[in-house]
Amino acid sequence: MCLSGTLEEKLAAIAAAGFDGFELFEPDLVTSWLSPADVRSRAADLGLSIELYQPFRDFEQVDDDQLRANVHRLRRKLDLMAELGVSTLLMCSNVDTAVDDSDARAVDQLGIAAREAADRGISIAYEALAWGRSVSTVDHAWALVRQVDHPALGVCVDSFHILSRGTDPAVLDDIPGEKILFCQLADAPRLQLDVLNWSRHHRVFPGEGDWDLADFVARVIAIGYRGPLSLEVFNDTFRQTSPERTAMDAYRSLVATEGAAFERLGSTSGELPPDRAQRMGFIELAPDSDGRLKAALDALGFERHGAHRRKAVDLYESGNARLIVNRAEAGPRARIRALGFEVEDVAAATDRALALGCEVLPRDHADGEAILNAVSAPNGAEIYFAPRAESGFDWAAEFTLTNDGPQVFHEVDHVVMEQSWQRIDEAKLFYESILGLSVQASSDVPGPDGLVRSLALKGPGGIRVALNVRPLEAAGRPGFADHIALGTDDVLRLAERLADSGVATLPVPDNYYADLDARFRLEPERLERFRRFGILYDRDDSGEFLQLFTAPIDDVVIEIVQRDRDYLGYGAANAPIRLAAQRLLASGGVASAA
Ligand SMILES: O=C(O)c1ccc(O)c(O)c1
Ligand SMILES: [Mg+2]
Repeated sequence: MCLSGTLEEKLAAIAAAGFDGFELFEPDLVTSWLSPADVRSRAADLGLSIELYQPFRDFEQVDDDQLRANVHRLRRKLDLMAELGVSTLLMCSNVDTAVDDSDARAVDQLGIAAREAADRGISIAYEALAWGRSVSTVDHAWALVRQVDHPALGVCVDSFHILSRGTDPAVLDDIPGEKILFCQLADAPRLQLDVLNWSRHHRVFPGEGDWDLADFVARVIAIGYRGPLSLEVFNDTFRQTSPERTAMDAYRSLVATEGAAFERLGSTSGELPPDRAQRMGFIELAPDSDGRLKAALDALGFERHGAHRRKAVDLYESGNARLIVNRAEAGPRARIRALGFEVEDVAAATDRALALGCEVLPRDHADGEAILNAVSAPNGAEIYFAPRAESGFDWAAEFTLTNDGPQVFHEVDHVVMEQSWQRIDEAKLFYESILGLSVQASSDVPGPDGLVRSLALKGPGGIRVALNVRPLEAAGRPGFADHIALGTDDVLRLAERLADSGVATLPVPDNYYADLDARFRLEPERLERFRRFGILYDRDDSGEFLQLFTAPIDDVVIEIVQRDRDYLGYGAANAPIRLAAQRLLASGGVASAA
């Protein structure tokens, strides 16, 4: 149920992503024209084992009439499982037909089920659904299983049902590993929602939500569980998007989680540890070739620049900020084309990305040039692993710099890229698992076309990447842009330079400055200078923040930021102003009430 498609399509996607096996979800079989024997051979042909059949519902704690019907239903399903060659059945705790809460009745009836299953060489994994009528916790399920004391009956542990109830996963320490017959993993965002709807619509793959699934897996392994780790993710988006893509996302999640769990257990048999990206090595743009970007970069003081010895790309440098302008691959929608992340070890970072299901993109490389590898981010941007500039393998040496001017910027402060709503969970996992970034903040920015969800990620070396999800109705509408934020000590001076050289900046309404004055009581002269140049301002206990945006150059905005003291944010309060201004420019409006 993690995937969209028919049973055949799901199996193909699961196999292509690299999984060993799958849980067969009854509705997928019932709606399929494949016979059980067909499913069995199809799975075998794809190299997949059917690890579990599920769900078997509402068996226990019922009255005698219902029990007779349930035993009949169970026998049929056990026969079916024999045809399929599946040896574990998932039994969910009763959510519907239980007539009382008595453990005695549950133990009695689970014993009947265990003996029926054992007769056919099948085991039952009993799972407490968080919304179960009387059995809703894993410790309760385990207490019943222990009393039944039958080798064909154990528990299924599902991280969702345990963590959604706020239960300390340490409860697992009381269950012997061999009595856990199956382990299902799901992460979820923290929501204030009833558990059933939370579970059926909002699960995500481990690493994409708010829980610590690596800890959960480490615990399950520590108590001796050696069965499959299976992803059971009910999610409205995954159920309607490409199954191949979702399966790859799922595979990455499982490998990353397993690797992190092994790390916690002090074992090196997991995946390579993340090569945490240290610094933004470069940003590559492929603008339309009308020279506007070059004019803006010149005005901004990127006076140190030059061409690549062999390729149609230019490098613009200022301090640690390096921009590459690709003259060969200009496109109509010229967004951020590539980001280069400096890593300790390019080969190790590449191996890890490969293990996590990425493909290394083909790249034009000549002898004697630095080795960089690239993979594709969920929004299509190319993500390069680059050697550190100090490493002696600096790719920038391949450029012939023709100018050596003053250094206005110290670094790339952050980048903001657009991300489709369908892939925002995948994107979070991508940046966390491949580059070692972690979520700093998530917010909703009100804009003229709806709320823009913004997810800010941060790396240990100070790299900041924010992803903006464009509102649905705004799809295909102009007024959105990626942005590149450059850090400087003096926004005002740059504002003057931009104004002198005629580079357009984003218009800012006067109402904004009246509001700033009300909120911050700025010195009138300072406020007036902000207003004159369209500078945005924010302040909190840790410091001050000044921002200035160019008008979009193709689909990229250059932002100039000045952080004073320890201000850590991105001027979130100013983001609606930027959205409104971009919309105004995109619709050809002029920034005046007259
Ligand atoms: O939502 C459900 O009904 C359901 C079914 C089977 C499971 O393993 C589960 O965790 C939930
Ligand atoms: Mg489950």
